[in-house]
Amino acid sequence: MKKLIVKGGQQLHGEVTIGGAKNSTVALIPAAILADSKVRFDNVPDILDVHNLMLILESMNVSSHFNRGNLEIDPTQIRKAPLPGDTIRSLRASYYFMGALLGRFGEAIVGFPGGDNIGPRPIDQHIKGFKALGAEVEEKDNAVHIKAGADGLHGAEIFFDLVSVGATINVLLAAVKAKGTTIMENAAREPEIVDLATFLNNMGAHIRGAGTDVIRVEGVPSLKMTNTHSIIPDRIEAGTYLSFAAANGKGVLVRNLITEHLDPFIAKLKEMGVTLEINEDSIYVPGGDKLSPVTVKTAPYPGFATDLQQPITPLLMRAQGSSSIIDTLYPQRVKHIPEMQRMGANISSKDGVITVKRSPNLIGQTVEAGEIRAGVSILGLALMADGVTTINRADNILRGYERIIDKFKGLSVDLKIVNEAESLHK
Ligand SMILES: CC(=O)N[C@H]1[C@@H](OP(=O)(O)OP(=O)(O)OC[C@H]2O[C@@H](n3ccc(=O)[nH]c3=O)[C@H](O)[C@@H]2O)O[C@H](CO)[C@@H](O)[C@@H]1O
Ligand SMILES: C=C(OP(=O)(O)O)C(=O)O
Repeated sequence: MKKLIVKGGQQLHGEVTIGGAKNSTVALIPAAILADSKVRFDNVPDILDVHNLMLILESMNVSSHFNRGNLEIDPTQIRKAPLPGDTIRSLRASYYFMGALLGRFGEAIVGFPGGDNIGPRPIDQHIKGFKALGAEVEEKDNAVHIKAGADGLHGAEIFFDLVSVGATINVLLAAVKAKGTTIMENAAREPEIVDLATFLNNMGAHIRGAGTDVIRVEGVPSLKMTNTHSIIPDRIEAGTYLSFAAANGKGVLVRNLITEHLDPFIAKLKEMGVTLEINEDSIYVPGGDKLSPVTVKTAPYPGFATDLQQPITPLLMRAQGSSSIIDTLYPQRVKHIPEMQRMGANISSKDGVITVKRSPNLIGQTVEAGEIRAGVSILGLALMADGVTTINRADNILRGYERIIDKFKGLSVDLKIVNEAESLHK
């Protein structure tokens, strides 16, 4: 486990370039095993989740090479093999191997996934989808065992009981090579789902409606890649830097983003009074605005992303008054609150509502990154505090934020990552 050492009183100034989207990448890598050819991606973020997914591929004799944002995967020699339990538990998206293996072999045994500890994260909708496609599903020995019938998977109509990114992607992965037509209703509409469908369609899949709540898939027998898939920018990483720039910046340019993907977040910043100079694929934040409090309510895309409810917190602490956050997706996503309280922040949570007030007297402490977004929002706060903050369990941040030392250096901020043996990392 690594620690992040953050010196307080550092304002952000400079430029940062956003990397590829974690939540696209972690679906695209499992999806690669559906191909009957090598697969290439660029704009791949250098995050822990990617390295762990590569380990899972290796366990199935799928070789992969990652170099400076380019990832090549060769699934042509894949064999069925038990997946490494510890690695499966190190991230959420390992559950995409359920859909991908089912699509490839007609069967999958995948341990229960890990990922951010943000409250209950059931997978009943994934299982409902697999069953609708004709698979038998059994949960035993801490794993989900899924097996198609003798004639393979067949298309089906599935109405999801709730909007789930994971279930939409997992069922899509299973359906893409199933016989016949699958129609998913009440599907999630996140840009990462569109990115995955674009990748699969470019390999010969027949998916229509990704980005709407009805996705229609005509199964195809084979998928082959002829070009390189470029992964969309990470809207959550972008929103995080925008929030920190507005809270504690004096001129920050955030490059390589798709502003449309950030619409609900940008709307909230504008409502607070943040000045933003929005260009085609970058946003400049001058900083130093007088800010009003707001109410944030998370919702599936195109609503305000739950993954940005914590990163916006340092900004809310700069507003003149009391803001509220209601996380409708993960009401228990509050791991940052006790840590921030210990730093002197005016934040509390009661009956599903997080209250964030102006917090001018922040002090560096030893705190813990309980999960990725909790951790990064504490990092944002630590930069605004007096003294040094040590963030333990910083690996949780590195699951989804790439090259943070370099990226913050480009913003005139000095961070250090120290491992348990106290040696410097990067
Ligand atoms: C790897 C990845 O892309 N992770 C994202 C994905 O997680 P993940 O795919 O796990 O999140 P879902 O969209 O599935 O979850 C949305 C809501 O549905 C519930 N639910 C989900 C599935 C199910 O079978 N049953 C059920 O009840 C969940 O508990 C949650 O309340 O979307 C979340 C919501 O935008 C984000 O916070 C995560 O960053
Ligand atoms: C919840 C998140 O990730 P995961 O689903 O991978 O745990 C996140 O990225 O904020």
